[in-house]
Amino acid sequence: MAVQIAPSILSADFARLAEAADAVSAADWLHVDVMDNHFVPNLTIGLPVVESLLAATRLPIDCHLMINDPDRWAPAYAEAGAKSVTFHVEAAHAPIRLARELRGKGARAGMALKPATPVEPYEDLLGELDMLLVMTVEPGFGGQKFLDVCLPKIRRCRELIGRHGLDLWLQVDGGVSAETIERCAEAGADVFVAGSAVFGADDPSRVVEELRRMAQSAGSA
Ligand SMILES: O=C(CO)[C@@H](O)[C@H](O)COP(=O)(O)O
Repeated sequence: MAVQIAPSILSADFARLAEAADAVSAADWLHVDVMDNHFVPNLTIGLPVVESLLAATRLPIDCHLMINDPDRWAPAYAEAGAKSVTFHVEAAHAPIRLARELRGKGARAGMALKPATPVEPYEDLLGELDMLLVMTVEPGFGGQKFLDVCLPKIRRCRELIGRHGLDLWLQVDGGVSAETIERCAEAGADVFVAGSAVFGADDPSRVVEELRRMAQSAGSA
């Protein structure tokens, strides 16, 4: 399993985002949480900041859109150069059309599931996607406690991906840390978003490497 680590800048200093990106240059992705204060009860950043970040870092940007009406707003993130754009299925009007549009604009298409959203109704859509994101906290805020109740869903997603022979990354996001990453990897996740565990540390790069090592050994066990 190829493990990838995506530090979430939600836990970084928003006045120093370029420095935050530099501090995690050992990561595979820079995860950017876009929140609209409607789909989730928090407001973060939007396209202009993502455009500035794209110019300020060599890391590929993984945009997690926690917004209403992603059908309307998500394609612009792909056009701007985000290499991965993830929308929430609970908010999308036409997820297949949206995934195709994102791919058509050169981005990887991701689809996110809130903790209480099952994957089974979307089994037939999986072939349209490049990444499935299983939220392991309620979306909206960093620093929340990991929800163990989501582990069986990670396993089910991995089973479905295998059953259909798909080349689909399985991302987990929320409360991922040295205490929880091994359980996520054992359940089948291969892309790990971590915010407070990385940016709350004195040496974010060291934490990135440590999380990668832990996930690699747990995922291959
Ligand atoms: O999408 C979200 C929150 O909604 C996440 O990306 C958080 O930013 C992860 O932060 P930690 O739980 O790792 O502190």
